[in-house]
Amino acid sequence: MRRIVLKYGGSSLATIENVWHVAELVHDVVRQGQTPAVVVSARGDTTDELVATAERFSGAAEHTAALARERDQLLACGEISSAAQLALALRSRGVEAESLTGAQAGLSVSGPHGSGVIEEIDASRVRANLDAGRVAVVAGFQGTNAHDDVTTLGRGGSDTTAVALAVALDRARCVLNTDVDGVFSADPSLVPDARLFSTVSGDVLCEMAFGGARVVHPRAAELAQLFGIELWVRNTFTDRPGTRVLSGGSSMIETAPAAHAVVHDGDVAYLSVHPLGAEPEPGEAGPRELVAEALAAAGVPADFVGDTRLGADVAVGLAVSSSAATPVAEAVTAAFTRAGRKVRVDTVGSLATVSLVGSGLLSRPRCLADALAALREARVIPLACTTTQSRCTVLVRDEDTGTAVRALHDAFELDARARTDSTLVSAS
Ligand SMILES: Nc1ncnc2c1ncn2[C@@H]1O[C@H](COP(=O)(O)OP(=O)(O)O)[C@@H](O)[C@H]1O
Ligand SMILES: N[C@@H](CC(=O)OP(=O)(O)O)C(=O)O
Repeated sequence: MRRIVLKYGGSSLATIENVWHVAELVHDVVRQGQTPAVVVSARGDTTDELVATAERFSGAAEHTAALARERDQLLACGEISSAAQLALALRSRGVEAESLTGAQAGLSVSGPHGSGVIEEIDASRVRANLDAGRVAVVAGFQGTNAHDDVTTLGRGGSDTTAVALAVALDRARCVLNTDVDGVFSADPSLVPDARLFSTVSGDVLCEMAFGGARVVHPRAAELAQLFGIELWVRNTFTDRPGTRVLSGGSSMIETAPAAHAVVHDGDVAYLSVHPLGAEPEPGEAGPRELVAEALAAAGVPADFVGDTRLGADVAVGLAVSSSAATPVAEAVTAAFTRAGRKVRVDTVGSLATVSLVGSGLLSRPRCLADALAALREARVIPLACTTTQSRCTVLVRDEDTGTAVRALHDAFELDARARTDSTLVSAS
């Protein structure tokens, strides 16, 4: 029988009553004859509290490797505690269960502390538990690196643990249980009449996740797509079936509607990188390469990486998540210094990105024109914008986020329109 991985996010485990409720749900699955692997996040706001605790000792702007190591040791405790609590609740109900840290569950991770990536999973201990009819409760969001040090996977990373574990358990079915009914055409907390998708294609979900739709972590969406994992997103607190993520894209070539969803990321900073001093000689690294190198070294994805004019020595602008602003600014300065060049990096915070997710957006220039007109009518000033075939992203002031999301959702009729393309995204 195909195995099943159930993931419960922090919102599903916020109170002790919630932990008992999740134990009851897992017990139901066991009663139906399946022994699940269960991946848990830290309860409620625990990770935010642990981040704040770490900052009380080290300060938000300090980024030495040693501090990053200790911070990861601390943050990982949230998930470890959660796993132990759920295992205790299961055992009290008479369900055999063992909680496992990321290391005990065999997750090997590489990359910097705070943004590790899963190299491989030795799932033998998880398997041994499942084979013995014992629920394996795995602490999400963490693994150990080549030095046996705990490394976390980045905020929201428990989704990635769950999908990676599903891959390691011979492509188990993976169910992400959260506090909303599934994947919607926009964040339902901002757009109350957003449409619930009964199915969504994996490539649309990847774009939504990368654009900030918190409901699934971007790397989890990518992994599920890459390995063909059967992925579901559903509500811990209702019996509704949720959203099924379909691997592959649309079978409709030119008739599929262009826009599917509007997503936002409310935690963005814009960095302007100004090279100082002499222009680079031919054969020397210019500012674009040095910025790209710095982003790669910091392991940070960025939007709007671009400059204002043609030439070898231009100011480069880029948008990153607020928490990455200081490390990226430091990495840029270090890359310029190594190249024997001087630089000034200016940071503007309190920004957000709002993205229309769809298909053929670049080849249908009307989409960008309509999006910008909708923002103008809503009196939102776009600070920058960039378009690919699958995502049209606008940088706005943080306080304009809700207005911008609702304006685009309305303009592209994402709530009302009856869709016939059930292979792409379909209304339930
Ligand atoms: N397009 C979307 N569809 C569904 N939920 C979304 C979307 N965009 C943002 N969200 C938000 O994602 C939240 C769930 O993610 P998160 O808080 O990380 O849950 P968990 O604690 O289960 O990991 C929802 O409460 C919802 O507000
Ligand atoms: N607890 C971590 C990891 C995580 O995945 O959480 P959640 O599943 O609640 O989004 C965080 O808050 O980032």
